[in-house]
Amino acid sequence: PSKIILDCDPGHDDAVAMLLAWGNPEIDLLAVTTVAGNQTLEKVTHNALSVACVAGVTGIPFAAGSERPLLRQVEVAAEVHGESGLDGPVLPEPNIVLDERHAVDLIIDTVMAHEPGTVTLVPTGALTNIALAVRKEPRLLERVKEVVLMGGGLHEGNWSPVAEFNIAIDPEAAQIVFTAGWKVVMVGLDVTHRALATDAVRQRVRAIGTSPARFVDELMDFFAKAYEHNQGFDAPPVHDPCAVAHVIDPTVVRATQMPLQVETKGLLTTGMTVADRRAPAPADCPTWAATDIDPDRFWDLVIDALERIGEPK
Ligand SMILES: Nc1ccc([C@@H]2N[C@H](CO)[C@@H](O)[C@H]2O)cc1
Ligand SMILES: [Ca+2]
Repeated sequence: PSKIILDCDPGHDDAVAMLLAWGNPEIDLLAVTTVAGNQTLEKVTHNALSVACVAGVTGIPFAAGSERPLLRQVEVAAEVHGESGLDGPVLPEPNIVLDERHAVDLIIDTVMAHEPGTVTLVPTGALTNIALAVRKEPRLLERVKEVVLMGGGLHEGNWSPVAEFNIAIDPEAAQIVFTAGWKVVMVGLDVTHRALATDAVRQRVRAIGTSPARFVDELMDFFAKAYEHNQGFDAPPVHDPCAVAHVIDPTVVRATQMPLQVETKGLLTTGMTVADRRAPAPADCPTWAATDIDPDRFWDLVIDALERIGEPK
């Protein structure tokens, strides 16, 4: 199995990413860390612990991280995730106690405790914690297997015409992560906008008939209404589990090697992920971007994970 650390900001789709990581047998979820983004750090951390309770996640550490971007002010996405950051279902009171370490230290300690090149970082929020971790412990560069992140886009934006939220709210952190030298796979809006929770998908989820499945359907109910109202989507794109799906099976979410950098100064383009596809990528180019997804096989993975989770406790 692939050993991963999920760094997230739950967030409706972050919640599905956690369920997929926990339920899929190819993934060994080592730790979960949180970062301000969809909502404040306090709210997304509470949400992460609530989702863990719903999913029956046990035996792994959870740690809270950065309460704001490196330089910029906090910007939340309440219009899509609600005031709680996980509007829709009633959230169980968390019974997991947070690790006393900062997320950055939990990430460093976890990577350094495992064989070099065996731990994959899966950020599904702003890259603030990841940037701080690699600055505090540069040895992560040769110890981390790869960074597979949900964020950015080659031809699509959602926080601006050309920028995606996770990158746009902390572009300086993103530029640090993209240019650090380790392998980065950017799973951006080009593929996640095709991972739609259609009525057919939601019917399959409901048919599982467990509490976690009902929880996901209630999340999707709110997310669908918010996405329709805000961005005119017929069905909501469930972004974050696409990054986990790439780790599980890179033929479900396919990536292409290409030089990638992040704009941090543009008046119109700050947060834009800029790919240089003018020539074939050099063989040693460490950055990749997702360019294709098989939505049916993607949803099969999500449904299978929920079926394997069953009814926790
Ligand atoms: N409108 C909107 C804003 C932020 C997000 C969050 N940011 C990423 C998609 O832009 C995902 O990680 C998701 O959690 C989704 C929709
Ligand atoms: Ca997210």
